[in-house]
Amino acid sequence: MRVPLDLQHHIYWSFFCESGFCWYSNNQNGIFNSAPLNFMLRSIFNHRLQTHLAIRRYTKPATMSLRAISAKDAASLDRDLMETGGWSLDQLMELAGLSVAQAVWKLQPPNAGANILIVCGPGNNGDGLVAARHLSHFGYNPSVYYPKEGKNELYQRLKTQLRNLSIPFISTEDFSTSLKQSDLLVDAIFGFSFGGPLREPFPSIVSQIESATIPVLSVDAPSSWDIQGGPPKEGPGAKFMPSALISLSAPKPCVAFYKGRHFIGGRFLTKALTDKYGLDLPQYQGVDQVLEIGVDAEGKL
Ligand SMILES: NC(=O)C1=CN([C@@H]2O[C@H](COP(=O)(O)OP(=O)(O)OC[C@H]3O[C@@H](n4cnc5c(N)ncnc54)[C@H](O)[C@@H]3O)[C@@H](O)[C@H]2O)[C@H](O)CC1
Ligand SMILES: [K+]
Repeated sequence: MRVPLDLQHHIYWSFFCESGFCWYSNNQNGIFNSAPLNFMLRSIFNHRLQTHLAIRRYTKPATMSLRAISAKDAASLDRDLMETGGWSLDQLMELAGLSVAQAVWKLQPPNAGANILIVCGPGNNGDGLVAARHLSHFGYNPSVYYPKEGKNELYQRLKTQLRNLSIPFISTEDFSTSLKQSDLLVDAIFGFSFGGPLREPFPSIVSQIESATIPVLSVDAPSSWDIQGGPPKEGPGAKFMPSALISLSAPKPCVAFYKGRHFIGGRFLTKALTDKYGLDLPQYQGVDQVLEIGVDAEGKL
């Protein structure tokens, strides 16, 4: 019979603490010379404990398997949250943006490079605007490139908050220079509502990000990738592979084409919603709004 590792650990520990081993080693008049036994058992114990910990570390991502959610279901999930779940868009975006900022911290704390360039898109993938505010409070120097502004008044309020923190907005002329001077780029251009060929002004922006040498964290999906089908076959984005990706709520199917560090954020789903959409709730740790999970080239999470 194979004994589960956790149980083995427990058995070894019980052996030391309960079977008299401690008594042997402390007994001055003991029948046994406990030193060799002590050494032998300690070696076996340490070896098994190290193996046990190594296996736990190795298997950690695999135990956190999460299922992907289609673009249609992701939009429907957002509607559920807002129409029946009592959430406002501001609240969801706040937590999404906080997750993005925390992922940046996990990738690169400010002392490893504080100049963060955030490129925001016209939709709710403007979670980048919220992330910029948190990054400023976390001690980074964020700057924002926002080439096509969203119509929702919420974005104007977020812009006001950023201006009040003296966060610079980069002009199109300065984008390539700013890209070279930054330590990390956050790609918050498009999320799960992206579709079809890239329209202006984004082809040249995506091309520049694609060939950038700094690390890139993409929000929800690498911008220009089809949410289902992954990178475009040719043109801007065809070779885009960000070094990190943060999936919000749940990974999107295009993660099957992704290779790199992968985080999950957006800690606001209930069990009822995850059940409805056939998702798994990630086991976030403590107060974290983000969790790193594994991914391989086959999209196995
Ligand atoms: N529940 C959550 O996880 C939350 C996720 N959030 C984020 O919101 C986005 C989805 O937002 P949405 O506004 O629906 O869409 P996008 O940001 O993907 O962009 C739509 C925007 O893009 C334009 N567009 C679409 N295709 C193209 C194209 N081929 N060329 C140019 N422009 C294009 C379109 O016209 C729209 O203007 C999700 O991914 C998360 O990042 C929220 O924070 C809420 C919680
Ligand atoms: K993105």
